Amino acid sequence: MPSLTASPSTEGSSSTPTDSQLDTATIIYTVSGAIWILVAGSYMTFLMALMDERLDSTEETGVVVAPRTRFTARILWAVLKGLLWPLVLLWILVESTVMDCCIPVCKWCAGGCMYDGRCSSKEISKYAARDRNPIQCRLSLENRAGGPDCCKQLEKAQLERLLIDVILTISNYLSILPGRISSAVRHEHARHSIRSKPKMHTTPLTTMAMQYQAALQILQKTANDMSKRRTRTEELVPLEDSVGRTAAKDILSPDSTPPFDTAAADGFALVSSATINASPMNPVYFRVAGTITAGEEPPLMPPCRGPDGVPQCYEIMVGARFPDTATEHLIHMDACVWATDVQEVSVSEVPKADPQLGNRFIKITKPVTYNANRRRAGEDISKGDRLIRAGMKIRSSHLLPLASVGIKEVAVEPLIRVGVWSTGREIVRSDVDGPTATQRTGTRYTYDADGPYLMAALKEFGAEPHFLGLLPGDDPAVLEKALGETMATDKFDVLVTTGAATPGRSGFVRSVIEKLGGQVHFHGVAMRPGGTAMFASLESTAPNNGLVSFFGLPGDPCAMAACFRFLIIPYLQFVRGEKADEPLMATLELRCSTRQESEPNMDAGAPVEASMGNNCGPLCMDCFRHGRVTASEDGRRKVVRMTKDQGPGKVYPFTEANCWIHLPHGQEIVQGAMVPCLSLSACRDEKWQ
Ligand SMILES: Nc1nc2c(c(=O)[nH]1)N[C@H]1C(S)=C(S)[C@@H](COP(=O)(O)OP(=O)(O)OC[C@H]3O[C@@H](n4cnc5c(N)ncnc54)[C@H](O)[C@@H]3O)O[C@H]1N2
Ligand code: MOO
Repeated sequence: MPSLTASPSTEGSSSTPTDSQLDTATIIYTVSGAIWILVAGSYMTFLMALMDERLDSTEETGVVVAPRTRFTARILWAVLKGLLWPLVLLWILVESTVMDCCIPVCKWCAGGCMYDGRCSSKEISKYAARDRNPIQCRLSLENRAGGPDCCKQLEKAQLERLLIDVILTISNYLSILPGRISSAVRHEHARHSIRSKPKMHTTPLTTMAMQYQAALQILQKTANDMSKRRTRTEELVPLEDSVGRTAAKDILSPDSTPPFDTAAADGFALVSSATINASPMNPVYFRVAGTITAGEEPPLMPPCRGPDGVPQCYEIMVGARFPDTATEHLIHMDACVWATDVQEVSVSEVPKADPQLGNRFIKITKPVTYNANRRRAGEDISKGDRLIRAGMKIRSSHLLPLASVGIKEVAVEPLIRVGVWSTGREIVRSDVDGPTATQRTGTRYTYDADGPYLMAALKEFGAEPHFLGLLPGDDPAVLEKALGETMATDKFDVLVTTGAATPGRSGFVRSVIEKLGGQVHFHGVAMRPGGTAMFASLESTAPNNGLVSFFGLPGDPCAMAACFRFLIIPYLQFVRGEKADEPLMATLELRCSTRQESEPNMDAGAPVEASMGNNCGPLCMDCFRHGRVTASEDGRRKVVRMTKDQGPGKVYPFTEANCWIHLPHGQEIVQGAMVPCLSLSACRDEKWQ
């Protein structure tokens, strides 16, 4: 790169560069600088992309890499990558600082100018020493009255400097483009290679974990394939059972509501125009011709005035039908005046009233508005209005409009049927095992927490869960038999096991899937907890030959719950065509919540990661932490704290947590960071309590 500093000059005006010299120098400098940055930047980003490619390709193709080597390579690469750009930026900064300091005094002024605010004498002498040009800088120090010409030169120099900065910034950006493009191509390539990847029939001891986002992409693609192959059609369910289900088609109103004009208040139905001039000094009196209650067949409107000339009205109750207007009447009762806004009076007060014609009267002392307290037929819902859109999730509040127009059944999408097994020789469940539960295991038992959780959480989400039992004995043959039989029934869209997910001898789930001809899409995700999760597809052996998705989750309850929330739920949402949940952004407070508060050494800045025995942490994987969202002290913000004990096997924190915190990989856990929080159960109506 050309030097940004001034060339040495000698005393006198001859040493000041001319305008044309300046322009040429600037152009040469700018163009060569831009080319330099383009070439060097492209090369650097190309190298970065190449390295990423190498690291990712091992991941995507399932190449066996020792975890320690993989970890070290990732860390070294991350450090190197992190250092490169800051170093370049530092260098540019140093260069430009030098230029800022010296151009005004050395390059064009050649003797100093008014511009002396920027450089202290110390800086100038420092620079002078560095540039081996002491005479010039000393001169500039001594002669600070360069005059207007000198300052013009300076302004010009600064403009040129601005131009150079703009061009260099653009070329810098352009230099990153090839890297970006290469990375996009790489991702596309990765997606295709997933598709064409041959089935694996061996179980490597350790495979490189797939990044969480890449795992999500695979889930989405598989969900799309699965949706296309689904043959089940909509079901009709009773209205009350439709809550939580997805509407299979638009629901149009078969009727109007209200079906006829009704009163919105208890009061008196009357012709409002008769009250236009009503006032305390000029009250209007009405004879009450009768009473209409809700559900009653409405009478025809009586003549506007009785034979004695007194206007007539009806007492009417809320929800009752307005009197029908006989065809011969040009006017009709259009308003209902509140009972509390009128005064009942005796016949003696009403001028010319004939008591024989009825002796109940009201007095109105202010005009009644046209249509007051009158609900017009169909003003709420008209026949044919769309009440629910196809694909909408039906909620209890939707039942108000649906039931109001007489809908009793709703066509909904079939539920996703999920079969769940809990594996593990130590796992017991008295409701499944019966009293013999502990006979099998003696005192070395663990209650099944995963099975009940998955059943409840799946139901809460709106799937159709089936507990298929415990698979005791840690025996691959037992799982193989159970899976084989299930695949022949066409009863499930998704199957889940908990436990035995670890790659290796004790984690036999994967080998069983492969033995049955299943395709393992990923085994190992760069997420924590839940890093051992597996996702596969199995072809059903039932006549319709559908696809069944399979999740092998870790047995540790917290890890299993994270996998459910961040792998299974997104997958089910993809199948149902639903959007991912919107996270709540909250300010992270590093002091752990509740139990933790009493521990003084876990205050702000506590090494939350270290407490988990995590050798990598959020820098290389997506971390999911249970936590508690609350309002800040001033009530203006949401703050979130992690719950104590983030170990994958710990369950007590779930008594206190009300959310999952998602720390995407690469994000440091720092006090005050804004972090996305998601509900624990994926039930969108859940409140942050
Ligand atoms: N050599 C390796 N060991 C482990 C790895 C690894 O990568 N290499 N990963 C660790 C991680 S991370 C996890 S998480 C666990 C996952 O283990 P498994 O999925 O194989 O699960 P199990 O050994 O069957 O169980 C682990 C733990 O969870 C308890 N458990 C199991 N099922 C239930 C249940 N239904 N309800 C309650 N608790 C359950 C079980 O008793 C164990 O204590 O592997 C690490 N090891
Ligand atoms: O799969 Mo493990 O969850 O990371 O403890």
